[in-house]
Amino acid sequence: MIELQQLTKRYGDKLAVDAISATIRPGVVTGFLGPNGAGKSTTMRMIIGLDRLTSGAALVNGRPYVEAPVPLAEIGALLDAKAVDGGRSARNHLLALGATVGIGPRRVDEVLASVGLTEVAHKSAGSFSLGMGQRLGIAAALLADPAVLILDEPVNGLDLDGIQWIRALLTELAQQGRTVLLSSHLMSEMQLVADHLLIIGQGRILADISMDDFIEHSTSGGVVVASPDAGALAPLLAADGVTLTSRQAGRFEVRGLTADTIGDIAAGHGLRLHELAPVAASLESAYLELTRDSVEYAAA
Ligand SMILES: Nc1ncnc2c1ncn2[C@@H]1O[C@H](COP(=O)(O)OP(=O)(O)OP(=O)(O)O)[C@@H](O)[C@H]1O
Repeated sequence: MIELQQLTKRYGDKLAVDAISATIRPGVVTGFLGPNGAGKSTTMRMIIGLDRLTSGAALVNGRPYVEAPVPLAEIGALLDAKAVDGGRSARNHLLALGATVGIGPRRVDEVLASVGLTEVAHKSAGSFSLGMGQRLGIAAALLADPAVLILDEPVNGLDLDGIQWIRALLTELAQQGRTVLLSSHLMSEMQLVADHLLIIGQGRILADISMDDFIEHSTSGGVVVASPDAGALAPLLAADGVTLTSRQAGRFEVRGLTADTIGDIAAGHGLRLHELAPVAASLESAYLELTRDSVEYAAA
């Protein structure tokens, strides 16, 4: 379990993380989302003691990570996959890491196999592709069998096979009762793997909610309407809080009204409907709706 208590980080004038409090629970995958510069990496770095916190606390299994007797066994972290000594082979990199906590070749080879790097175990890590580097970073995170995993953009650079592999791995790690905190900007991927969401914007928590509740309560889903009488129907639907968008003549998407209401209005005026289809909200649409006002860096 990870507990953030009024966790704060200031860089000069910039309040990067602004008194965040949250509990990241075991047994589920928690997705950590937020626009660029929201403070995700800074929060993760503070949890694992790479950044000094300005105030508040970040507790891992009840105490600050830096006080853990065997840090590697407390949290497995993948923050920057390039942070390996490129001159060493993948196996030697893991052996050196394991040696600090009494882990030997057997466990190293086991972990190399589990991430699919056995065949290249003796190649220098510096020659690895982005995806292979990610796999090695994940191997390092898993090495000491930690109960807490923190992974910053773990699918970065992975091919489809790698993405599917990591999806299954994260689900399995959570099912084993571990705490899994995962950041990614890939919403479709996050929707498939995360059970819970912690969303931040400009250093503050915007939502701490289960994936199902977040999508279910989002009003970002719409209703697609196709009608030969669209010109007459559209003005009848106009009201406060209702938006209509149309990219094609005779077809538009309505937000803010249910399909039932639209159908009733059309029927009440004798207008024909050729299609009336609710479109479920996705994590992407719900997320965009929530973070619209807290995007710091937006293209003009
Ligand atoms: N070492 C630093 N010195 C000064 N400012 C920093 C430093 N590291 C981060 N920041 C600032 O703190 C804020 C939060 O940055 P952070 O990298 O944590 O965001 P993020 O949510 O991880 O973003 P991204 O999705 O782009 O990786 C940003 O405004 C960033 O510019």
